[in-house]
Amino acid sequence: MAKVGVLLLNLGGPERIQDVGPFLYNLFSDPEIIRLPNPALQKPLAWLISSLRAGKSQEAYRSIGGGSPLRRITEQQARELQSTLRQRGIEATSYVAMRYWHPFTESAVADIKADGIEEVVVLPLYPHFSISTSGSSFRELQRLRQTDPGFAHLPIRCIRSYYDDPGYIGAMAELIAREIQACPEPATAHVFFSAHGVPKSYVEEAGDPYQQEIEACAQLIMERLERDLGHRNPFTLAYQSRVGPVEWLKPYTDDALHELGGQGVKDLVVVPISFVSEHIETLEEIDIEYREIATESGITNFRRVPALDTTPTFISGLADLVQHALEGPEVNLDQAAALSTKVKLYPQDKWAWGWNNSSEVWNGRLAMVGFSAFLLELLSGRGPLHALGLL
Ligand SMILES: C=CC1=C(C)c2cc3[nH]c(cc4nc(cc5[nH]c(cc1n2)c(C)c5CCC(=O)O)C(CCC(=O)O)=C4C)c(C)c3C=C
Ligand SMILES: [Fe+2]
Ligand SMILES: [Fe+2]
Repeated sequence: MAKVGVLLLNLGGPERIQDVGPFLYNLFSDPEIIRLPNPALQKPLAWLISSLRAGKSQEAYRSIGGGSPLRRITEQQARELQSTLRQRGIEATSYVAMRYWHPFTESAVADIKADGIEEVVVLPLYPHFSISTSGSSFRELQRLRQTDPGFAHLPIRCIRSYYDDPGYIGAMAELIAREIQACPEPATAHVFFSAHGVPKSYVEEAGDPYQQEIEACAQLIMERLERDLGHRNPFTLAYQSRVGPVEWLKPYTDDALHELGGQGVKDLVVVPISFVSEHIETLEEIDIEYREIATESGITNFRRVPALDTTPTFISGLADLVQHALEGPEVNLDQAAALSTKVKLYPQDKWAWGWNNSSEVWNGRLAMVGFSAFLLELLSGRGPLHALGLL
């Protein structure tokens, strides 16, 4: 049997406070995170946004102990998946490839080559596909395959997403059911799915299937819970972690919490749906920020469902996915990253008057030119704003 490498993809997180700035710079340097018409602006903008955000972000990481637990948890998941596969007679070794912090994707690929791995299964630790998460990691792997013949020749089987996989749905339902049953009146407890958001344009203009996969996943979990518990609980789906001035998927988690509190909901079972590990968005944003908003809104029983981490049913579901991938055909990175309905945004085909896509693109371009001139003036200390005494 060939030596199998299972490559687990995740985002990565700063382990120490001093890592926060460089981690944010890496994140905002990614064109899949900030989609710009002009690639030359990516790095200056990444520098500016990461510098502006670092303080707020550091404060959040301080409140959860000074760093992200994501690497530790992901490495535990990798070890447990490897031992489950070996118990099933599959000689697999697992590797962790983070997108924006250590261990970086390059170093996982170097380990795969050094260990003489003969075929690779790529498994994102994102159950739902998004251009900004799995899509970005697939692209990074594609770049490495194009530049490294030693990696390019390995057969590869990519798992695109598994939001509807019975193993994953079952593991989620199991953890949610525990919290529902701990409520004083389990049948009426309100299930609140909070998914990481993405800008609305990802879905509506770039064809990101993320929202559709999140919605389908929430429905499947609710159906599974109904079967397991014998009652159908009310539920809400909302989107958290918005960054920047553009519109993101709605409803926003904070607005939805205010609304439910206003409707008199008292028992809320909060499910971090797009994450499979505890990290800053669960430990700080949900446990601290959203809990406070919920309490102020009159929700007296705020119960957060833990992230899957190394829950045995989740790990065995991941092992099933790897096993099925090995039994199936090769799935390359292009196939895994493909979008079914890609809408062309840049460049616009022809100019049109009015408040439309075309005008928005030109507004964006002019704003970027103005912004770059401002940045240049800030850095050089010379320019029209200085001449007018405004800087
Ligand atoms: C499904 C998961 C995630 C999606 C979708 C996603 C999109 C997305 N994220 C940002 C901006 C930030 N993300 C940050 C951290 C972070 N995000 C995810 C997951 C998804 N992101 C994870 C697992 C983490 C790491 C958390 C950790 O423990 O360190 C951050 C840094 C934290 C902060 O300052 O809030 C930013 C910024 C964008 C812009 C985006 C979609 C375009
Ligand atoms: Fe994020
Ligand atoms: Fe956040």
